[in-house]
Amino acid sequence: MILLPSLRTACPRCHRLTTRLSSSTVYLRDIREYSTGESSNGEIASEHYEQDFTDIAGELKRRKRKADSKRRQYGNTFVDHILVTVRGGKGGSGAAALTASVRGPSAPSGGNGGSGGSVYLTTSPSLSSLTTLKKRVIGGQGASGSGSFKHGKRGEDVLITVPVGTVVRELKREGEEERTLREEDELGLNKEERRKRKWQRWLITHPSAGGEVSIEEYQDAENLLKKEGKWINKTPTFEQLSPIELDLDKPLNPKEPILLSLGGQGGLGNPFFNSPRLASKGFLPPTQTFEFELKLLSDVGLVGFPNSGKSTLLRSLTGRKAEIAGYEFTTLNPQIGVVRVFEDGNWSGSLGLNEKIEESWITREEEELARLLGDELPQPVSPLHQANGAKGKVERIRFTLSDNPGLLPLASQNVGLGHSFLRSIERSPVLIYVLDLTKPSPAEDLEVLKGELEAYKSGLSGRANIVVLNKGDGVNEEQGKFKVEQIRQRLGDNGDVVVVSGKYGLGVDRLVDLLVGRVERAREERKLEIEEKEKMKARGKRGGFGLRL
Ligand SMILES: Nc1nc2c(ncn2[C@@H]2O[C@H](COP(=O)(O)OP(=O)(O)OP(=O)(O)O)[C@@H](O)[C@H]2O)c(=O)[nH]1
Ligand SMILES: [Mg+2]
Repeated sequence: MILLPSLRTACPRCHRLTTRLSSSTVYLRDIREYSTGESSNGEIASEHYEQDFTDIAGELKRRKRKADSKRRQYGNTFVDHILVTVRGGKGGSGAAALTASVRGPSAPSGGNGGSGGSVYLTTSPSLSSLTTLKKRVIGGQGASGSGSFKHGKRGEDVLITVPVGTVVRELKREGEEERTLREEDELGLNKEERRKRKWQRWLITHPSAGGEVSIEEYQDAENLLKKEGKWINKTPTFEQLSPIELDLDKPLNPKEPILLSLGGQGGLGNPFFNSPRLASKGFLPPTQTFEFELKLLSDVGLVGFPNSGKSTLLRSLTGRKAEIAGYEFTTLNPQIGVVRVFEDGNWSGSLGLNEKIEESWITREEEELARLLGDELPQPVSPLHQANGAKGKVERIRFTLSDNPGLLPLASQNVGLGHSFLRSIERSPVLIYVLDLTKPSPAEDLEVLKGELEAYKSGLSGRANIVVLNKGDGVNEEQGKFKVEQIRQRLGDNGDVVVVSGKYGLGVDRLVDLLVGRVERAREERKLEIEEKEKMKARGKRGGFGLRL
């Protein structure tokens, strides 16, 4: 079965053999056409295939190798949980410079250090993984001040971009001061030594300044810094300043990112201390450890075994170019597409006549081959958004649909892409099972999927009450009816069964109708839930409830 699309790929003309869909299976018809060498337009001679067949076999092997290596290479790239160390940039030091004067003694002229860059957080709708996140994010360091009152440049701000649906928790915060104090405790230093070390940490002396800086001078400088609020003794701990906890369940305004770590203040030049030889160092902000956890958000989540056609369905429904191929775990990252439904019943992903969803690598190979053979390029599948001339229509509802990596038995125990997958579907209020109708027993597959969802989180399987039987074009009527009946019996009144062919866009109209109903209901329930919570909060504030009890 898998061979066939590849054979068609190898000959760019062959794929046009399958133009119309009848009730019999497409695969069977293709195979017949292939084996007899007949075609609807009679253009292709059987010789042509035979000639190329050995190459095709080689080609298939090559592709399998490529696919395997892709899986090995990218198998773990979907990141939905990561610990990141964040620190604002260190402030630049102030300068202890002197300007020679003809009339009197040299005057202090050191510029201030630039402040360090801060680390901000924002969301991006185009991201669906935390893969791009670095484990260590440090704001740019401020430049030091220099002579002739030249102030140092400010350090660059750094922006961390995460997908919508990311939960951020601050786990640890430690400032340099705490670290040194701890070290000093361990070293058992006396008071005098500690005082000296403290000043050395905070202040710098002009290299040419003769003699030791006196204790009084240091003390005056410390007092001055304290007076200006520039002496930060300790980093506020979790107790003093509660840890950052964010649930980015809505996109953030790109112009208003969230501050995670403020850059350090720049040091002050010697004019501030009115001293020829003392300036202050820039502040080193505390180091924070954040946990980032991604829980993707979409109205509808597709749940199914690998290869059941989830990505094809996503493309068919939303037009999003998800990767599709005839092997398992093609999709390694969850992907989100948008379905726009219009007042006239049409929706944005509707396929045009005679259109079908191509496997992405096949499309690519076809183009490559056609180019090599000097042929006309095959017509690309027209952008689905335009297929039905969505322009000028009144939109009724818009919802998001997420395609997820395939679920395997034991996923709830983190096998396959296990928890990554389950974490991302957890938040979709509507879940649909996608089953492959060409498989021997879709009804049993459904039970396994349900079991896995339930094992991961009790009650989750109940959220999925639409069963999509995909690849309806791949079975004959008798088999199809039998399998559908089996599923209907198991499901009883607890859901709807829809037979579709994602690839050919058949039956998806009914699916969209059902989804619209479910999404509207889920949104209504959510609204009521929020209203109820608000009411409870208001009651709590007035004290009515609590006091009477
Ligand atoms: N005949 C037929 N083939 C289909 C249909 N839908 C998908 N396919 C084929 O099934 C294979 C798998 O499709 P995908 O959409 O990549 O499946 P998936 O569930 O996303 O797979 P994973 O990403 O591995 O979990 C591809 O070869 C598709 O062309 C369909 O309706 N009919
Ligand atoms: Mg997929």
